[in-house]
Amino acid sequence: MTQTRSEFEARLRQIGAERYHDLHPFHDMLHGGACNADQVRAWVINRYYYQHSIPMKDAAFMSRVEDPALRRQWRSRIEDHDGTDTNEGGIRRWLRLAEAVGLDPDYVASCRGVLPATRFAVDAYVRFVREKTLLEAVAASLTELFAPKIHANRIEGLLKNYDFADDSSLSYFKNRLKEAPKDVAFGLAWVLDNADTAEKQDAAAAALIFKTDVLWSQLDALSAAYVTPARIPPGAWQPDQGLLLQKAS
Ligand SMILES: O=C(O)c1cc(C(=O)O)c2c(n1)C(=O)C(=O)c1cc(C(=O)O)[nH]c1-2
Repeated sequence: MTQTRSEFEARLRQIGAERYHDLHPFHDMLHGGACNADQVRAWVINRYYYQHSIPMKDAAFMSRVEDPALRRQWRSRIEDHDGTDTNEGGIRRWLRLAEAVGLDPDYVASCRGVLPATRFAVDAYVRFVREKTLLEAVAASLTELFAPKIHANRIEGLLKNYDFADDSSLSYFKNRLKEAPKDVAFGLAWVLDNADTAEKQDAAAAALIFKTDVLWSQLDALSAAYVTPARIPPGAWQPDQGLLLQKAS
């Protein structure tokens, strides 16, 4: 049976409450100050792959949209990450974080050393958005409903627990707190408007679950590789690689 708008919204929010990656133990370690420098670096390197793929995901989405009003609404997402003449953009801000934790930003931007499972998960998200319905693609982006809380916790936890954390290195997260609300408000309203049958509601809920899996599996991969007993897969970042110090010498 088709759920009412508010029932369906509650169903989507429940998915976040049960499955969002703020519940992953790696985030407790990271925000609580229990990560060593190499674990923070591994997180920065792997998460960069997500950041660099998000604008490609959004471009893939826009390439399929026929309604100019929807494209106009969506394109600021690409600008938020890639930047504009007046805004350096999220990708540059992320690379500032990389430098602050002692990584060579060129190494991070090369995406060498990204874990295979990170690539598989993130590429699956881009492919999902390219191939599924527009409704499923927008629904998948709704994990961002739950992101402001984790960004605020992260800013607080990193500032408290790590020397590298300051206004400059954490500017990525501060900016997302400003940028994300407009995206999620629009995305949520669009999904609630367009999921007007039980089948579409089920598909949108499944898309959101898929996306929580994309996020969760990245942290599983990170934990398996870099938290004791660490098993770094062949070809992935080794803690003596890609450091700023090496670049200087
Ligand atoms: O730090 C996080 O936990 C987190 C999660 C998510 C998310 O829920 O997908 C995004 C972001 N950050 C983020 O910064 C971001 O720009 C973003 C875009 C999207 C998306 O699916 O379009 N998710 C996220």
